Formats: sequence, C-alpha cells, structure tokens
Amino acid sequence: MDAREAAMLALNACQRQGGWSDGALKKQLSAAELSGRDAALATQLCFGVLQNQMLLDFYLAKFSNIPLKRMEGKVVQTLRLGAYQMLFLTRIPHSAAVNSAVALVKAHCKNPRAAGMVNGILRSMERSLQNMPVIPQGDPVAYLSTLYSHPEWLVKEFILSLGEEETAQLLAADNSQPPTAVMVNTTRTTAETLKAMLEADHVEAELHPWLENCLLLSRTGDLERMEAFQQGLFYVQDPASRLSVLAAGAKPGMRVLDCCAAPGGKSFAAAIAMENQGEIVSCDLHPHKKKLIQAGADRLGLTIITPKTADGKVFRPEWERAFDLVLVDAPCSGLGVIRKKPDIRYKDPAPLADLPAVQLDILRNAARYVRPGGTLMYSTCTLLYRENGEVVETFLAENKSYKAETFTLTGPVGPIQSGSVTLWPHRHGTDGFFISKMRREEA
Ligand SMILES: C[S@@+](CC[C@H](N)C(=O)[O-])C[C@H]1O[C@@H](n2cnc3c(N)ncnc32)[C@H](O)[C@@H]1O
Repeated sequence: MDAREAAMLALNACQRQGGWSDGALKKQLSAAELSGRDAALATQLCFGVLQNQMLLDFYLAKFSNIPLKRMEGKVVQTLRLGAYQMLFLTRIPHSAAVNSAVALVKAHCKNPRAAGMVNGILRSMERSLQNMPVIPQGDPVAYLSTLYSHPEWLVKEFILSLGEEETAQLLAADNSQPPTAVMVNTTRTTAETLKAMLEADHVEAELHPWLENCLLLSRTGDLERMEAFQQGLFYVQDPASRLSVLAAGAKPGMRVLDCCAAPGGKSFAAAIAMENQGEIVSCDLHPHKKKLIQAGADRLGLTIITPKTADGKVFRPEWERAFDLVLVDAPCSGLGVIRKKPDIRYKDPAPLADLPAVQLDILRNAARYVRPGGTLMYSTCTLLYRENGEVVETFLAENKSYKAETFTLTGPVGPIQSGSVTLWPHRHGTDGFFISKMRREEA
C-alpha cells in the first residue's frame, strides 16, 4: 500500500463512519506499515483534503458531468486527492497525481467506467490550472465558505464575532499546520536539556517565543517512541491549554479539583506548576478514561493526581467548599481546534445546541466545591459565544458570591481585566480557546 491509497482509505473511513480523521488515519497508517516518508505524505494528503474539501468539490463539480453526490465514496475521495495534489502540492508532477488516481480507482472501485471518468475530470482540471473557475463573490458568507472550506453556518457565527476581514484571517489560520507544541515536565528536566535530547534524536525543537517551558517541534515522526517521551520529560499540549492553568494560579500544596479531566492535560499542567506537591482529584464522566489519566500521570511521575469517575453535574457533598481551585474544562463543540482536527468543521451543528445547558450545569455544580476565597476556572476549546461568555455571564448573574477575577498572561495575551479571554489562532497563534477566572467571596 502506498501513501495515496492509505490516505484515500482513511478519508473514506472518516466520511463513512463519521470518525475523527486522526483516529481513522492512525488506524490506516499502522495497517499500511508505511515508511516514515510515506506516512508523512499520507498525513499531509488527508489533512490537506479535509482542510480544502469544499473548495476541491466546487472545482471538481465544474469539470464533471455527474454530480459528486452520485459517485461512489472512494471515487469522490480519489478525485479530491488528485485535485488537491495538483492545486496545492508543487513537488508532485500533475501527471503522477492523475495516473495514481486512475490506478487507485481501478483497484478499489466497482464501476468499470469510474477510472475513465476520473481520468477525464482530472485531465480537464489539469488543462485549466492557469484559468480555474472563479468563486462567486456576491455573498460574502458563501464566498468565504467555499474559499476556506468551512460550512456557511460556522462562517456566519465567526462573522458575527469578528467581521468579514478578520473571519477570513481566522479561516486561513484554521487551514494552516501548527508545529507540535510540547510542555516540559519541569519536575524532571529543563527546557534546554529536553531540547538537546530531542535534537540528538533528529527532531527540530525551538523554544516557544513567549511561553516558558514550551518547545515547538517539527520533523517529529512518532513522538511516543522517543526516549524523552518514555522517560516522561514532556507531554503534548497546545499553549492555550497551559495558559488556562497558568491563569488559574495553581501553587504547590493546593487542593485542586479538575472536573472534566480526561485525557489529563490540565491536571498535568497543574501538577507540574504545583511541583508535584498538594493534591489533584481528576474526574471524568467516562469510566474508561480514568486509565488514560492514570497512565499519563504515571509516565510523567505526577503522584499527586488521583483519577476518579464522576459526573460533573452531580453534587458530591463530601467535596463541598473543599478545594482551593476547581477547573471546569467543559465538553464543548471543539471549534477552536480545527487546525488539528480539520474534520470538526463538518460536524452536524444540531447536537451542539445542547452544550451550553450541560456546560452551565457542570459549572453551577463545580462552584459548590470551591472554598470561600478559592478560584473557579471555566474553559473550552471552542469559539462560540454561547458556549463561552454567555455561560459565564449567566453563571455570574445567578451566583452573587462569585466575581470575575483579573489575571495576566505572558506574550501577546497580557492583562485580562474582565477575567475572561478568547484566544484565537490568527491573533495568538494558539488553538482557539476560552478562559474565564472567577473568585468565590470569603465567607
Ligand atoms: C475538553 S475535554 C477535557 C480535556 C482535559 N481537561 C485536558 O486538558 O486534557 C472534556 C472532557 O469532559 C468529559 N465530560 C463530558 N461530560 C462530562 C460530565 N458530565 N462530567 C464530567 N466529565 C464530563 C469528557 O469525557 C471529556 O473528556
């Protein structure tokens, strides 16, 4: 199996099962036993097609007599892969993109006429590459939606928050590839020592420009196989997530509750900030996720973390007013991490409507666990106001014993007087993320 075949099968599985791209891709890559180079190409093809799917379909439809909707799934994915290579990858000859697409369809598709059709569509596109069909600009929502392959409902949401010009910047950033950010486990090593160790393993590592104890990696290959990973010297985390824990002000000796903890990233960041002194109770609704948190804590040697299964909406009297700091990193629509999970944008938006009620329920319950004078943090990795500012405003309006708390973060974020901040990929270079800090009044 080669890179294109693996990518086509992964894209097809992703589309059919509604599975996340990284899961489908990982499964396909390990089944295909590709070399490092081919695995990297397969990953790039998969991400590239998902990031540009609506634009590719717009062009393909112009060169096809048959609507894409009427074609077999694998044929559509092969066409997208061929078009993506011709339009976006300079190092692949167009003839190779077309020929490999035809071979893929011959090998995988039932209809004997499919190969001829794919050849015809991609050859016509190849002839028109210098003069591609123009995307109509009359309706800005439809235009941005096609150009950056984000569904119209999402473009409308972003335009409401940012306006058209900045929305275009956000959508472009969503389609960019961020470096892999890893956080140094300072209970075991320093940023400089870890950087040298990773470089000795041929990974390109640089210090993050404004977040300490964070390295940006490229040419990583499989990070989990590395000695430094196995020794628990780092964990993968976006700077935005770590910033939320820095804003919370976790200190050695504190008693901390992480209400929505799996796979454990915020708990790990807090435990490291606490120098592994104090106590962190790391809860998640799903029993199978307890193991995930424990495995991460064990690898990193963070002994103050105790994973538990608990529904954040259900009150536990034994925890009432018991914690210095309570983290609610709520389940959310995840629309801030489109750079890393490009297919999130294609989720059906209907079920997302229920999220604010769940988020508010968890926040209300979690608030009861904060000791007087203690801190309550609310965060999400989404950019929708109704899951972020609106949840916090509703909570504060009904809980007069809580006040928004000012905090200051490093780099381009700076002082946050209102107690709440949204981080944006195009403004801050981080995942899209929302952080809100509140303090419970002394009794
Ligand atoms: C955004 S993720 C948390 C990410 C995690 N804090 C980290 O930094 O790695 C949200 C988590 O909330 C969990 N969850 C969903 N509903 C919950 C509930 N009612 N109570 C507790 N956890 C819940 C999900 O299983 C998911 O693992």
